[in-house]
Amino acid sequence: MKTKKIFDSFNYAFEGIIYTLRTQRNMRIHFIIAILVLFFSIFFDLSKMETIAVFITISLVIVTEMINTSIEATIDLITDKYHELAKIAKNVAAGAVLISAVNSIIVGYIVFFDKLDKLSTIFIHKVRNMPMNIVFVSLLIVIFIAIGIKAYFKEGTPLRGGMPSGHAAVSFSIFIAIAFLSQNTLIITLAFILALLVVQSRIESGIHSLIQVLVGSLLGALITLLIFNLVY
Ligand SMILES: Nc1ncnc2c1ncn2[C@@H]1O[C@H](COP(=O)(O)OP(=O)(O)OP(=O)(O)O)[C@@H](O)[C@H]1O
Repeated sequence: MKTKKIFDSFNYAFEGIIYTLRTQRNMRIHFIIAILVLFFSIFFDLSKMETIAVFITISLVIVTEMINTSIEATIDLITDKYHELAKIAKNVAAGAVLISAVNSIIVGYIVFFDKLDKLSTIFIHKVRNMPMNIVFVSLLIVIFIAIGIKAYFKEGTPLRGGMPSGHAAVSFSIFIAIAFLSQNTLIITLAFILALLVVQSRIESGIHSLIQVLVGSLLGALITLLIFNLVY
């Protein structure tokens, strides 16, 4: 019962993210930039502190945009008439987004600019030393893209149903990561069986159709393959 409640809370939270993605053009822009920054951060020799700065900065922009959207909805619920306080509330929330966006440009400049010229030499070397980093970054990119496509198709709920299957995408992304990292046929086969079991259980329980899990599996596998091929 408690587990179901926690699951429901996550579902509502994802619905909030998807609602903002669907309705706010700025949120879509933030998401695309976040995916690109995460993807390209693989090729830069980011320190622990720089990685933390990038993650906090991305979160700050997305979170302020969501709070802005929430405040706009609350004001529109209270009044559709012109009101000085409504204007103040919306303008202040929009100001918060602007500050976080300017901050992201400053952080991006500080973290990435002087690394650009070193890009070619660190291209392969650096991620080899940080396989954990690629695994989690590629997993995050797969999750972002799966949520984005779900928002586009407007089917199911964020964690259940819809096109594509997020579980299939994540499990096949992990399968490819294990294949690259282990390079051991037995481990790869076992990981593949686990991924297939995840996919099969989504169909068996009626949450996803065959085509949704196929698209999810291909999406997760191909994106992860692409990222690993670029860095290995
Ligand atoms: N009820 C209102 N009373 C007074 N001014 C308002 C009211 N609603 C909106 N405004 C003004 O219009 C601006 C835009 O408000 P709106 O609700 O259209 O946000 P938006 O254009 O969707 O913003 P965003 O681009 O962040 O999504 C507000 O920042 C505010 O200055």
